[in-house]
Amino acid sequence: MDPKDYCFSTQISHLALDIGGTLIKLVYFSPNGDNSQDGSIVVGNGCSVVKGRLCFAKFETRKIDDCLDFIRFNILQHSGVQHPNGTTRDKFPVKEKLGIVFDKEDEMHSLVSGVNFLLKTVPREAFTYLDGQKEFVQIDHNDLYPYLLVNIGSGVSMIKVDGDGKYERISGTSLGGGTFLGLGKLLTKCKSFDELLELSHQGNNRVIDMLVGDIYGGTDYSKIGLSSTAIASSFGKAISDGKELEDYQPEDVARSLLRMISNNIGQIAYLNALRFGLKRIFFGGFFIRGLEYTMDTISVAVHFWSRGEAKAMFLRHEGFLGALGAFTSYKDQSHSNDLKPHHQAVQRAVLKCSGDDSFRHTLVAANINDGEAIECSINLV
Ligand SMILES: Nc1ncnc2c1ncn2[C@@H]1O[C@H](COP(=O)(O)OP(=O)(O)O)[C@@H](O)[C@H]1O
Ligand SMILES: CC(C)(COP(=O)(O)O)[C@@H](O)C(=O)NCCC(=O)O
Repeated sequence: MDPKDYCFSTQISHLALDIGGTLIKLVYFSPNGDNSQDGSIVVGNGCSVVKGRLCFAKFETRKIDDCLDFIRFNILQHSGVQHPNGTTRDKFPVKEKLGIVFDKEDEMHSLVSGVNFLLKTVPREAFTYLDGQKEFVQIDHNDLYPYLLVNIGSGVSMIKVDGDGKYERISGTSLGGGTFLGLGKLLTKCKSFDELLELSHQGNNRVIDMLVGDIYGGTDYSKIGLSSTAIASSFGKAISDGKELEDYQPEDVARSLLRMISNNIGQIAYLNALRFGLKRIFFGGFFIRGLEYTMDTISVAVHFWSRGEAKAMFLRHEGFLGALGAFTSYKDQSHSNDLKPHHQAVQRAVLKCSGDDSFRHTLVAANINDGEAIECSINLV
C-alpha cells in the first residue's frame, strides 16, 4: 500500500496498547478540533470535558518497532509527552524506547472490561450472523450477565462473565487464529492473513474434507442427526485420495482450514456454555475480522450443538477488546478521568500522554481503518 493511502491528520491525547501473540492493538483518543484551544471545555470544579473520538490501529507484533515509531513520531513527540518521574509503578517494557511510563493491566480483566464497555455504551455493537443475515442485538443492561466471552486471538480464551470485574476463565484452546495462520502459511505458501482469507473465499472445503455422505453412500445419517453434507472428518479425504499437497488447490486447503478451526471453536464454546448454563456467547478477537464465512460457521456450530438454545454473537470492535478494556479501566494517579461515550457515564480512562496540553495536528502513518471510531468525551478532573 502506498504510504499516502494510510496517512492522515489527527490529534492524540490518550492511548492504550494490547501487545498480543500476533498483533499489537492500539486504541487512542483524538480530541475534536472544535474543542477550546487546549482541547478541553471547563465545566466547573476544575473539571474539564474533552470531546473527541476513540480511534483504532493494529500492527504486527513482529514489527513492534513500527508501532513504537508510530507512537513516538506521530503521536507523542508532536503532542508533548508526560515523562516518567521516578515512579515505582509497574513499567511497560517499551518504556525505554518511548521515554514514557505505561501501566500494565491484566489481560483477562481488560478483555472483560472492553466487552462490558462496548455492550453498555456503544449502540449496535453486538450482532448475530446466521444464514447470511446480520442482525443487531438490543442489549438490556439489566439482563446482560452471565455470558460467555470467547476471545479468538492467537489462541482462544473462554471466560464466564458475571458482572463488572466479575469473571472466571473457564476454558481455552490452543487451536486458534495463530493455528489457522501458521498452518495456512505452511500448507498454502501464502504470506499474510489477508492472502489466506482471500484464498479461503475462493475455495471448496468438500474437496479435502470427508463428508458424512462420503462415508454413507451419499445419504444422510438421519438417525443420529447428521446430514450428508456435514463434515465427518476435516481434511479426511487426504487420507486416501492418493494426492500430494501440491495436487490440492491452496484455495481448498485454506477453506478447509478455516472451517475446521471455526467449527472446533464453536463446538468447544457451546460445550462450555452448556457446562455453566450460559445462553449467550460473545465471540471476539482478530481472527473473526467480520468475515461472513467464519461467523456463519461458528454460528451454525453453536446453533447445531445447542439445538437452537444458545446464540453466537459478534462485536463490531471484536479485535480491540483488550486494548479498549485497558483504556477504560486505567486509573491515572494524577487525574481522575471519566470516559463518556455518547455522554453516558462509564468507567475510568487512561494514560494521559499529552504533557503540555497543546494538541497539534500531525501526520501519522499506520493501518488505521481497522475499527470504526467511537464518538465520546473524556472528563478530566
Ligand atoms: N492482519 C493480520 N495479520 C495477522 N493476523 C491476523 C490479521 N488479521 C487477523 N488476524 C488473525 O487474528 C489473530 C490474532 O488475533 P488477536 O486478537 O490480535 O490475537 P493476539 O492478541 O494473540 O495477537 C491471528 O492469529 C490471525 O488469525
Ligand atoms: C495464552 C493466551 C491467553 C494469550 O492470548 P492471545 O495473545 O492468544 O490473545 C491465549 O493464547 C490462550 O488462552 N491460549 C489457549 C491456552 C489453553 O487454554 O490451552
